[in-house]
Amino acid sequence: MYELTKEQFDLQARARELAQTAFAPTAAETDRTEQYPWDNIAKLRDAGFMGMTLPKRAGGKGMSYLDAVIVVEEMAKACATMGRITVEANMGAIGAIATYGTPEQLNMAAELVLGGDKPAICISEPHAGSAASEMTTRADRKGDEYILNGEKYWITGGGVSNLHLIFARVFDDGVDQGVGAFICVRDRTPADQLVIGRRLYAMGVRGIPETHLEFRNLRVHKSMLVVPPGGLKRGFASLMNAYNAQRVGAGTVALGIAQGAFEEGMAYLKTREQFGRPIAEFQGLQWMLADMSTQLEAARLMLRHAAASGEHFPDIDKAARAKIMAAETANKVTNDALQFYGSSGYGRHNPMERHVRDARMFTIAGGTAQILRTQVASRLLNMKLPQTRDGYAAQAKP
Ligand SMILES: CC(C)(COP(=O)(O)OP(=O)(O)OC[C@H]1O[C@@H](n2cnc3c(N)ncnc32)[C@H](O)[C@@H]1OP(=O)(O)O)[C@@H](O)C(=O)NCCC(=O)NCCSC(=O)CCS(=O)O
Ligand SMILES: Cc1cc2nc3c(=O)[nH]c(=O)nc-3n(C[C@H](O)[C@H](O)[C@H](O)COP(=O)(O)OP(=O)(O)OC[C@H]3O[C@@H](n4cnc5c(N)ncnc54)[C@H](O)[C@@H]3O)c2cc1C
Repeated sequence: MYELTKEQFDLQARARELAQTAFAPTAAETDRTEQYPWDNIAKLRDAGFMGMTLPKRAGGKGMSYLDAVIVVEEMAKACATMGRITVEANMGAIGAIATYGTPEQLNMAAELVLGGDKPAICISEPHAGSAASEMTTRADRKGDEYILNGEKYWITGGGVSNLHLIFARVFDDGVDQGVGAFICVRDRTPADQLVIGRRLYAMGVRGIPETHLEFRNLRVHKSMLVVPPGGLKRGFASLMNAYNAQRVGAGTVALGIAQGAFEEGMAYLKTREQFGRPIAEFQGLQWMLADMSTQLEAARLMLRHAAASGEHFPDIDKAARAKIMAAETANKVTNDALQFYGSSGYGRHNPMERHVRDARMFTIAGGTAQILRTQVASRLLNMKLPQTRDGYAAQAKP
């Protein structure tokens, strides 16, 4: 169904060449040091893989999300951190700004990303993770500016990203206008207004810091408020619609990590011998291998199908299903690949334990597997499925 074009095969080959020669050799060290891989990011930028989905009028390549996921899989197969960076440099914040933003906003964002900045998307709050619409970060209009106050958590790239897209509830004269997204550039902002909080040391994908962010009377000019075409009242829905692209990207990072573990595991089956023969000759392992490849192929097809769907952004339903499939496949496949190695897989000298750790985040970040199932069920049943205690009662009111 998703036969790649010649151009896409060429793109994949270019991405694979860079990923395998530059990023695979440094992946273990990136994991060990937990440092943001600035040198690799310069290579990613120079190869044109940052901002490739940006429109040509803004200096990008106008490439599709399907093109982008082809590249993301190759990056993630070599190094999970580089996979996630490729996602955020082409989807999420940058997609929302490119589609909903003013020319001024787009040009500013494009200059940063094409220059090598991985934007940060700031949605989740300590008391509003899955329940993201309950965010309490607020932006109060004061003259030509908005004053932002609040806190976000688990912000990927906190302290290294320059461009921030901050979701907040907007108030004019104290009246709630809905949800908008504010563009804030860290190196043009006082550090006591955009406060980089504590780092949350993570289980996997350790090359990117995850941090708290605080907004303490953060002043943002009104021209930096991204208002989707439906207005602020539909702002949350429209911004989450843009986020569907990053959901597909995140699923593709999971796929790439799992594909890498699978290929390494398959090679090991042919070299390790027990009972006087290669362990590849044991049917118990052959059937595991067959299941792994089946699951990977299913996840890949679903991700590509989702990436190519929708008008501006991938369809919510297809994105959710594909991410569930890819994230759960990645947990299973990386664990099974580790199993092929026996005790060697469990050792830190072997990359398998890193692959298992790297894969683990994707049933959590970007909408948990439970939340995404509820979104899918809501569309299957054609019912709103409010999750608050009084949600159904509120719906029933005349
Ligand atoms: C959407 C939720 C936060 C649930 O909140 P609510 O129950 O208040 O909201 P809903 O009624 O379900 O939705 C309101 C409105 O928005 C529309 N909507 C919601 N999500 C989407 C979407 N993905 N695409 C398009 N439209 C969307 C929805 O249809 C409603 O519209 P109508 O009023 O019906 O017309 C919750 O379900 C949720 O999604 N939680 C997860 C939050 C999340 O994904 N956070 C990601 C943070 S960034 C991150 O993790 C980065 C990591 S990475 O990328 O690796
Ligand atoms: C590595 C990583 C990177 C991240 N990067 C970013 C980022 O860059 N920007 C950003 O904004 N956020 C980011 N996040 C945050 C991420 O979006 C949230 O972790 C996620 O949305 C879940 O929120 P939570 O962690 O608060 O869990 P909670 O919402 O507290 O959920 C706890 C548990 O309850 C379950 N649950 C909650 N509600 C329901 C329900 N209604 N039905 C069934 N089960 C439910 C969840 O599935 C989960 O198992 C990141 C998270 C991680 C781990």
